[in-house]
Amino acid sequence: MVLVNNLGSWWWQVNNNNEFTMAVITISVVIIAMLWYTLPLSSSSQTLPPGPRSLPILGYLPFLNPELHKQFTNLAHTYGPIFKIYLGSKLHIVINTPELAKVVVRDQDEVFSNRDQTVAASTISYEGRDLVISKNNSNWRNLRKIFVHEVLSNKNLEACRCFRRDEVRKTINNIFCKIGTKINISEISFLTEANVITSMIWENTYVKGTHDSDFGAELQMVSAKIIEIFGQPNLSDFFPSLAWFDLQGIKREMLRQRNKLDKIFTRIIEDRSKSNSRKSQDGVGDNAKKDFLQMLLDLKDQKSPTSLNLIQIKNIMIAGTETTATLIEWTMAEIMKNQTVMKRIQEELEEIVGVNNIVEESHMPKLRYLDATIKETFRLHPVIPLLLPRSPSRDCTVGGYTIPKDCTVFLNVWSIHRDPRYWDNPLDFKPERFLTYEETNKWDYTGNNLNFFPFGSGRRTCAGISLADKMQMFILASLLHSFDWSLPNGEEHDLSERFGITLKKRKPLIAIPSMRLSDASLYN
Ligand code: HEM
Repeated sequence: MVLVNNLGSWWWQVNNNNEFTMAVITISVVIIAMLWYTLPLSSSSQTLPPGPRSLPILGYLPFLNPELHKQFTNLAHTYGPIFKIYLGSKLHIVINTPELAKVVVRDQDEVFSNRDQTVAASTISYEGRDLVISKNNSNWRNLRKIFVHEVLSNKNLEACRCFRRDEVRKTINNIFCKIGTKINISEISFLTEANVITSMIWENTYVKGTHDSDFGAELQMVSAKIIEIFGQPNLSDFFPSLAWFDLQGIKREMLRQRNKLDKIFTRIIEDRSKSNSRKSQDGVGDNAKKDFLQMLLDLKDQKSPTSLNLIQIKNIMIAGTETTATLIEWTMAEIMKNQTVMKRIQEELEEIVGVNNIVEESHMPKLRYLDATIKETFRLHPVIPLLLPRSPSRDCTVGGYTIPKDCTVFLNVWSIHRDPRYWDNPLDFKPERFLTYEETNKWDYTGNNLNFFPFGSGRRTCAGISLADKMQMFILASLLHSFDWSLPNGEEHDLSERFGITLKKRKPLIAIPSMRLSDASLYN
């Protein structure tokens, strides 16, 4: 009975708005379970890591908890730093210590640099043809090279500095117009980041001049939905023989969102192509600053065998926006709760930026306490708590156990970042710990130190770190320099989490800004 209840509650989490689907799933599972008992069991798991007992067919599915990162941490306490669980017929391996993470992302990086190709991931990436989901092959290597070394090269990032400045100033001005009212921090951060990336892809003024619609808002809705679908447990992945039925409708929904994204981007490309032909007729354009989209179109014109195409650009947008917005929301929530941290950051801003000035990117390297605060937030609230799952390209060994080809491997960063073996008083929010260590240059986002790797590590590490680092510092410094922030009357500080592919705040952070600088012209 307990089992039936658990099963029911998990399915309810999976798809709480479709009772018909649940009925179909229930019937299918019962039929398969009956068939299972008529088949002989195989016993080839001798060298696999230990793990909790599983049910035939269903594996550990009925016992899954919606807060998977915490459940995995508890299971590690029982079964050790590496354990296995079966979800349906699919084997999952969970790694919970820096020592074993090192074996995966550094010692055997090449073997573990395929992504897990779930149905949702394959659908949004046109069968793994994008930079984020692709397998480790020559196409992915070329794409990554273009993205990291051309699109996000220091030179190009420098050339796009004005886009970032314009967008952050717009956000500050926007908040200034709403002083004393409730602001949704995640929403404004998402829009700022989305506008920065979209400005870098297609110059914002140009888009605004051409369309009445607001691409940022449209993108926000579609991106949030895609991330949500991406993180949903999908029976099609756990029972590949049922995938054809798409019982939860996850593939259908992902296709719908993919089409919406296509429409937004097709409009942008068409507008740009028209503008290019106008510019060449007028004899302008050759010396113009190149944004992402222009680079993309140039590469297409060169008929390069591997180029950043629309698939790449769309998925890069999704990878960059929701993550940055989530980090900013967590950081603001922690700072508002810890008033001494808030005070220290604002003192630092007064010293480095001044009260008769606005924040510029050039101030960022000197804002060491803010940087430490962001790192401490990443430690306690890693935005992607289990990273993006990897899948080994051949059988290999980790911690003395066999890890079979094509299984799913999770790296539980959330658990490592809170492990008392590596962190003193791990549950305390203490940015100072990153100040001390940073003097020895020990903490950064490169993933070299596997006690702290919120952006992943190895060859599949986040490809957007340079932009993410700049933007999160710049947005937060500007928000905290320009305004004081308080919770609405009667609201309590709340840091509870909602697990998904990104670890969100359960309750969105709503905060009220008040003016901090006496000169109103500093808000323009
Ligand atoms: C707070 C901000 C961000 C966080 C926490 C974050 C985190 C991550 C993580 C954990 C991964 C997987 C790493 C692994 O498997 O080892 C990843 C991959 C990726 N991220 Fe980010 N990211 C952020 C911002 C961005 C931005 C701004 C962009 C681009 C504009 C971006 C583009 C990508 C891409 C393209 C990949 C796939 C790389 C590959 O598979 O080769 N990310 N990110």
